[in-house]
Amino acid sequence: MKKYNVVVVGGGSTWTPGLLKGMCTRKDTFPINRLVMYDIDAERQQTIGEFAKVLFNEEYPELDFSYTTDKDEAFTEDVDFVLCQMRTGGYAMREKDEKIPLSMGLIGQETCGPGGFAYGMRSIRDMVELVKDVRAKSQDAWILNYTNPAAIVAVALQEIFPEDNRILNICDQPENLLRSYGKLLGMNERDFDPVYFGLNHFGWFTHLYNQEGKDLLPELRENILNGGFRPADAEQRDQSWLDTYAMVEQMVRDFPDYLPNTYLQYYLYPDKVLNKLNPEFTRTNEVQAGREKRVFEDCARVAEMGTSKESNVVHNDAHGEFILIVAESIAHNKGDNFIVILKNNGLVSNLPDDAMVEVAASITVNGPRPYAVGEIPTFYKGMIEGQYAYEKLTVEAYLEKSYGKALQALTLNRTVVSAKQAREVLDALIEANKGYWPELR
Ligand SMILES: NC(=O)c1ccc[n+]([C@@H]2O[C@H](COP(=O)([O-])OP(=O)(O)OC[C@H]3O[C@@H](n4cnc5c(N)ncnc54)[C@H](O)[C@@H]3O)[C@@H](O)[C@H]2O)c1
Ligand SMILES: O=P(O)(O)OC[C@H]1O[C@H](O[C@H]2[C@H](O)[C@@H](O)[C@@H](O)O[C@@H]2CO)[C@H](O)[C@@H](O)[C@@H]1O
Ligand SMILES: [Mn+2]
Repeated sequence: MKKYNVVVVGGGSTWTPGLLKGMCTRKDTFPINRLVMYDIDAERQQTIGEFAKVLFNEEYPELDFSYTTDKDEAFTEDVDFVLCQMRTGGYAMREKDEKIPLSMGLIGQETCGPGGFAYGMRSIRDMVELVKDVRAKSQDAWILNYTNPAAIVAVALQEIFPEDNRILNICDQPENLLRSYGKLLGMNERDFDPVYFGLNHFGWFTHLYNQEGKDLLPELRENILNGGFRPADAEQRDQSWLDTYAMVEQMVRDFPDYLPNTYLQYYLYPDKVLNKLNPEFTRTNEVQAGREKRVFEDCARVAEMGTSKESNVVHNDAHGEFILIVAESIAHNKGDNFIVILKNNGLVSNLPDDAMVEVAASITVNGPRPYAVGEIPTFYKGMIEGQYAYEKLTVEAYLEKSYGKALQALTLNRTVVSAKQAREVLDALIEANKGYWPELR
């Protein structure tokens, strides 16, 4: 079986240990020849890189592994897959994305509302540079991207590299929802044949067929309405994620047609969610005190002890597993079905062709072959059109360095609405993002 050359961009990510562990688990089905981790933060990456050396020594000794901050070392002509999970500005900037809007009574969240806007304006620059760096050496390498906000990144990359059909933006949240549905129904997530439509972090399941073709969504809806909703991996989730999943019951009660992505809570109930968010201790602070601390402490301990056998660094591995099974489906032309982000082109027939929609697709050696969704009802169409206009204007604001378009984008966002508040939050975010954003005029 062919062995693949893989680069992980954002080697210092909190999700990297889970991804590396997933590579060990899948070495028979997705064998890797050379793995290079690349990051711009040498110190952060070193801790995880040294953990990786111990892990691979024990579980994947044949793997040629290294880590670097030198892009010429990382991106070479023989790379097959670039797995990307970078965070421009790190947690320091994520904290500002959350706290600045919250200080003004607006939703402060990583990928939604003004926080997502700010993060998008930062990510575009680095993601465009990444694609150029990879393509300078290889036209064939697959770029599988997790970098958030994936919705904005996908629109920007489609706009800037329209002919590049080896960039695939993905999100593990639909996969996590499938796992959670599976737990409720006593099924494996792979045994669902899902129908899903929307934008990234802004979509709905319309059907969940089992292997016999029966739609299990009605049963699941009753289950959620009667017993609430929890993530499949509830025992390892922070309270804020449990609260988020619990909101699905409310969404299903109000809008029973379909099963919503958890992120819709920020757009459908901004007032209610706002009341639960603590402007002094946001999700960033929770991650820093939890996942980030645990991962970096545990990786350092593994490197010191020289064994990974006692390590519990990998908690939830949906993130790491999902990107690998997508890569495997491409590598071996398996045609497995996953929910991914791609250009609409009529898939949802009453949405714009150029929208970057999230839908189910068969993933082949030539990339996704999506399944058509058809026409969607007015409520969902209206929601998505507003959000897509926001995404498009965000990318245009970046490319044209336009203050006016940035203001339009934020005004259209359902978590903002007031043009006065949009201007206030935009001005504060411009100040906070100096050096990261283009100068808006
Ligand atoms: N699409 C999804 O569903 C999904 C799921 C989980 C996480 N994510 C995303 O994955 C990324 C990582 O998340 P995290 O919480 O582990 O963040 P993190 O800050 O722990 O890790 C990100 C790493 O990227 C590095 N980095 C920043 N800019 C870079 C650049 N230009 N080139 C290379 N490396 C760079 C940082 O130094 C850091 O080590 C974020 O973008 C996050 O939003 C996406
Ligand atoms: O607040 P964070 O940093 O914990 O998470 C933000 C990300 O949330 C989603 O990712 C899930 C992921 O789907 C799942 O595998 C699991 O491990 O938990 C994550 C949340 O903790 C979302 O899809 C990402 O886009 C976010 O970046
Ligand atoms: Mn996501």
